[in-house]
Amino acid sequence: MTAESSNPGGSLLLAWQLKNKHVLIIGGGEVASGRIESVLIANARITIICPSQGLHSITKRFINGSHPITYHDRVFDGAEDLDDVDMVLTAIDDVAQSRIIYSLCRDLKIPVNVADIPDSCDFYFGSQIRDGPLQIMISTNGQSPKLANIIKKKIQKSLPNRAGEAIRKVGDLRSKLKDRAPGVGGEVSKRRMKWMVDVCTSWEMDDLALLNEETIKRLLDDGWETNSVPPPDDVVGRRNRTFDAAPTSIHVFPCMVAFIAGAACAGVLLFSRHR
Ligand SMILES: C[C@@]1(CC(=O)O)C2=NC(=C\c3[nH]c(c(CCC(=O)O)c3CC(=O)O)Cc3[nH]c(c(CC(=O)O)c3CCC(=O)O)/C=C3\N/C(=C\2)[C@@H](CCC(=O)O)[C@]3(C)CC(=O)O)/[C@H]1CCC(=O)O
Ligand SMILES: NC(=O)c1ccc[n+]([C@@H]2O[C@H](COP(=O)([O-])OP(=O)(O)OC[C@H]3O[C@@H](n4cnc5c(N)ncnc54)[C@H](O)[C@@H]3O)[C@@H](O)[C@H]2O)c1
Repeated sequence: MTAESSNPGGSLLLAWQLKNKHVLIIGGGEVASGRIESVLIANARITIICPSQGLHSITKRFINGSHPITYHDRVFDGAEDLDDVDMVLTAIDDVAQSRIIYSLCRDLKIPVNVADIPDSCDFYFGSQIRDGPLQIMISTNGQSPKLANIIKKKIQKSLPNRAGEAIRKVGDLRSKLKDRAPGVGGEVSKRRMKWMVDVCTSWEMDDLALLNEETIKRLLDDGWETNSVPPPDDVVGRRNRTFDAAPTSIHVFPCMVAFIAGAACAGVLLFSRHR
């Protein structure tokens, strides 16, 4: 991409690491319940501040479940609620209060999202697709959240089967490879990266998804150690590979009947022409 072809007016897309960080969610309605789900997936610690009569049923379920959530049955109380907070998400039906929370967060340099006031957001949420470790976010940069949702459904339909599983297995393979050939940077990094690229580009995603502890070891022994990428048949076994993809007799039988019938018709046609 050249400087000329870049597209200004966008936002920075990142995969923000929230593990063990403290996220304050103000409000407990439907929008807040979506925020809680997104933040829990990222393994954050959560505090929710919202009067109990305003809690959505999904928010109640999160609060009553076994999640790392502290709940306060009250309204937001001011700057002291922001002590030791790494991120603030507000989803309340009170614009004046939202603006106050935003400016407190700005003063304290705490990143904040205010659900219905885009110009009071340090970052926006987006429409999300998740399949295990695979996450895809569609953002329209505040222009049309509904179109983001519609585009998400189209992307979902076009994703390869078992992509999440394949990614998880490749993650296992990468970490076993790093144990076997440790070190950061230099020749070992270069060789590791090249071999991983070769594995990912020469194996189908379905084959990668079939890897397990035993076959990962075989792939490293037969592939990494000899600087090659063996075909999936030699590692995960032809029987395993064809198990999912193989057409069943239910599918094969009608095809055979159709083929024989077609051949018989062609034969009859040719025979009658000759006469
Ligand atoms: C993607 C998603 C994620 C999520 O919230 O988790 C999300 N909004 C979703 C749905 C949705 N939100 C709204 C509608 C009604 C239809 C419509 O207005 O289009 C629908 C659709 C529906 O309900 O079906 C109303 C709305 N939204 C915002 C405003 C304020 C404004 O625009 O001024 C208003 C009131 C406008 C008004 O009063 O008229 C603002 C924001 N909403 C964003 C995200 C951020 C920009 C995202 C982007 O650029 O793509 C941003 C800027 C801030 C933020 O919230 O982070 C989620 C879809 C998840 C999914 O289904 O996959
Ligand atoms: N960004 C988006 O995608 C999006 C989509 C729809 C709606 N919205 C907006 O987001 C806001 C929340 O939506 P909702 O459907 O969850 O609303 P809701 O009315 O269901 O929930 C709002 C909650 O905030 C609580 N609340 C109000 N003032 C509070 C305070 N000072 N401290 C703590 N809690 C307080 C209320 O008790 C209530 O539980 C609304 O303003 C709505 O217009 C945004």
